[in-house]
Amino acid sequence: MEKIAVLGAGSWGTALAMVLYDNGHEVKLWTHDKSHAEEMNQTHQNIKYLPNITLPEDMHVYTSLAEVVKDVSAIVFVLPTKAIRDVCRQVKEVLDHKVTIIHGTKGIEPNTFKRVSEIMEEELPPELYNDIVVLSGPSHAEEVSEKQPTTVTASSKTMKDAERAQDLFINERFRVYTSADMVGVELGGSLKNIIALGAGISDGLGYGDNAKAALVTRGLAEIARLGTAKGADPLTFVGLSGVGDLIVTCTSVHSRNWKAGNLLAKGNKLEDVLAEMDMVVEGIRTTQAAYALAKEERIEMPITTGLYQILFEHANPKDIVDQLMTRMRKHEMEDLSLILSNRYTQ
Ligand SMILES: NC(=O)C1=CN([C@@H]2O[C@H](COP(=O)(O)OP(=O)(O)OC[C@H]3O[C@@H](n4cnc5c(N)ncnc54)[C@H](OP(=O)(O)O)[C@@H]3O)[C@@H](O)[C@H]2O)C=CC1
Ligand SMILES: O=C(CO)COP(=O)(O)O
Repeated sequence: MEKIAVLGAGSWGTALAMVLYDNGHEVKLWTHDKSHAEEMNQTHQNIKYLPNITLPEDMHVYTSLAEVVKDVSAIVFVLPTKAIRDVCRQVKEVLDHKVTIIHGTKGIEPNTFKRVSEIMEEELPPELYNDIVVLSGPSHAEEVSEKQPTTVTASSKTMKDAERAQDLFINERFRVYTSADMVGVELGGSLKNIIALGAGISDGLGYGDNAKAALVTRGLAEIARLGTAKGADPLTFVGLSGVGDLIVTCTSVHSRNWKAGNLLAKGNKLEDVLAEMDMVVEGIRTTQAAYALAKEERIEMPITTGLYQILFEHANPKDIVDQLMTRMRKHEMEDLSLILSNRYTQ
């Protein structure tokens, strides 16, 4: 049994805290919101983010980072990408010993194009952690918290730490695989949110299963194109953190990215959609990041480009579908040597 801090009391942080608790660990949950912590400590429920479950009475919710990281052997960051840099800086001020860092965040930072583990490496001094592990895969919090069968992948630069995260989280309802391809696992988990926004738009426009299957498959092609250019193993994208997460996020009623896309297709403005969701929709900022990164790397990402035009240039979603369907004719399978040479353009 270990003492573990989980930073972030949103839906995924709470669900992962429950997995660790069920595995016999002492779990300390942290939120920056005092009233949310008080409510959770009094009611033993996370009414705002995960109302379907009751939390154990001995799982305390903290608002002091110094208290929550005291004596822990691992810290699990489960925050929106935009909060990672700032919370790492705060952790650096109060952490006085070496821990295992694990994160469950899916996003890329706009402007820097950094993956979450890269942001962490920038902000946390190496003497404070053994390694950074990403946990990613098809895993909606609502189902994990109800102990429905779920599979994810743990990946780090050194397999030893991925295996340590596997040990901490694995149980008969939450199966954890390991992968040595951290770039692929982080990029797959982040970029699939763009395609999930697209799937929500497609459904919102009244298009059917054919269109959704096309989005998932061609979405996977462009995710792999950018991912391999950034050093990922192309095979990772046919795994849990690639096609697995694409399937779940593009088809599940639980997906915030799908919901946001669906509301956009029905004519709602982006700011109204985000206000209505009241939960993080990572795909929006990731679209911004991936669009700019693809331009810089000269990688063709037509779906991401279309999404960018809908989100940030007020393009009509129906026109974007026409744009995608009438692109220049091409072969389905791309020349892998061109992908690997990092310079695929039409
Ligand atoms: N939900 C899911 O099923 C899954 C989510 N993920 C990923 O996990 C990450 C977190 O998502 P999720 O838990 O769903 O998000 P939620 O929107 O449910 O919760 C986000 C939490 O982060 C807090 N937060 C927001 N901004 C800050 C900040 N600047 N400093 C400190 N805390 C902050 C929020 O607090 P407040 O209430 O004050 O806003 C809230 O407690 C995302 O990257 C997501 O893609 C991955 C797998 C599954
Ligand atoms: O990543 C997720 C499931 O694996 C959650 O996706 P959403 O953020 O779209 O809900």
